[in-house]
Amino acid sequence: MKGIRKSFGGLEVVSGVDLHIKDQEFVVLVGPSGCGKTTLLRMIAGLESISGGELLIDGQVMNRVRPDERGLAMVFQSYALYPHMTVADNMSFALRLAKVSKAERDRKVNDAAKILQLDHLLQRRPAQLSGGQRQRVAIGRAIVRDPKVFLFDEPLSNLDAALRIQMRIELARLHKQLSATMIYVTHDQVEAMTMADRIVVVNKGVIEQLGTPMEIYQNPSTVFVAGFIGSPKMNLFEADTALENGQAVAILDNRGQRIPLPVDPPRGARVTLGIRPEALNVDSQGPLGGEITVIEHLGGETLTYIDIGNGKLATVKTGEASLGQVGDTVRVSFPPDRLHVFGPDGRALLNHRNH
Ligand SMILES: Nc1ncnc2c1ncn2[C@@H]1O[C@H](COP(=O)(O)OP(=O)(O)OP(=O)(O)O)[C@@H](O)[C@H]1O
Repeated sequence: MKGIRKSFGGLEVVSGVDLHIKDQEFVVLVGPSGCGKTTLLRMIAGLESISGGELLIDGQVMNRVRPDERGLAMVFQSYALYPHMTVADNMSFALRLAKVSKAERDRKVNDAAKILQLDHLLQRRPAQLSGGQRQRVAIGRAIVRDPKVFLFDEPLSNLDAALRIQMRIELARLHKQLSATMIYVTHDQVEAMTMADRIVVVNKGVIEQLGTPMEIYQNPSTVFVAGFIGSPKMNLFEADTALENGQAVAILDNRGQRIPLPVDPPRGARVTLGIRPEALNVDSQGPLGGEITVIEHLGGETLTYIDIGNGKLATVKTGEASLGQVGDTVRVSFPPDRLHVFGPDGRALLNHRNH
C-alpha cells in the first residue's frame, strides 16, 4: 500500500497508509472501533473503492481490478454461508462458478476438510453445525480457492471465549501449514499478540506503529499504543518534570512523589510515565505507594490495585500470591529500564543517555 487514502463523502477515514506486507507473512491490523482497519481490508479486497494512493499485489497495481480477479479470499465475521447448501457444497461453490471439474472440486474440498477436521461434517447444513464448525467451513471455502492472500475480518468475534482460543491456535497452525500470506483485522489485542508475525496498530486512519508483537509490547512508540497493547493495561501516570540536582525527575500529580527519569524531557514539559503491571515490585523504598484498594485473584496471576493518591490506581500483576491485604499500605518500585516516558505530543522520548 502506497499512500492509501479513503474518504466517505467529505470525511477522510484512512489518511495515507504505507505498508509493505511480505510473502507468507501473517499481519494483524489492530485498533479501536472506527479506526479504519475494516475499511483498509475492504480496499485490499476490492469491496471498497480507493480514494487515493496505490494498492499493489505481486507488483501489479490493483486499484481498479475486480475483487474476483485479485487472487484473494476473504473470511467474514458473519461466516456468510449458504443455509440451504451442505458443507461440501458451500466449500465448492466458488469452484463450481469458476467451472472447475467435479473431480478437482471434490479433491480440493476433501483436502481442505481434512486440514480443518470437517471430513465427518461434509453432508450437514450450516444450521446443524456449532459456531466454531461454521467458522471452519467459512475458512475452508477460502482455502479451496488457493488464494494468494487470505483476508480475515474479525473472524472469531462471534465465538465464545474458549472456542476463540482454540481457533486462534488453529489459525496459527493453518498459516504454517499453508505457507500463506494472511491479513487479519481485529480489535482484540490478544489475538494480535498471539497470532501476528507483525502487528499494525491503526488509530484514526493512520498507522500508529508497526512491528513484531514483542517489539510493540516492549517499545510502544506512543501513549496510545502503550495503553492499547497489553492486558492488564500499562499503568500510565501524567506528571510534571523538573531538573533537581542535575537529574531530570517526574513529579507525580497526586502526592508529589519523584521519579528519576532516564531521559531529559524538554524543560517544564508535562510527560506521561508508563510502567507495565508486571514490572512493579514491592519495595519499602519505592517511589510509588499507597493503600491496596482491590485485589483480584485470577488463579495463576493476581492483580493488586494501589491507590497512589487522588484516586489514581496503580495496577500490579504478580503470580498466585498477592502483595498483601486490602487496606495495607505498600510501596513499589520498578527496574529503571521498565519505565516508558512519553512527551507532551504522546510520542516516546528516547533515552538520550544511551544514544
Ligand atoms: N460506507 C460508509 N459510509 C460512511 N462512513 C463509513 C462507511 N464505512 C465506514 N465508515 C466510517 O469510516 C470509519 C472507519 O470505519 P471502519 O469500519 O473501517 O472501522 P473499524 O476500525 O473497522 O471499526 P470496527 O472495529 O468498529 O469495525 C468509521 O468512522 C466509520 O463510521
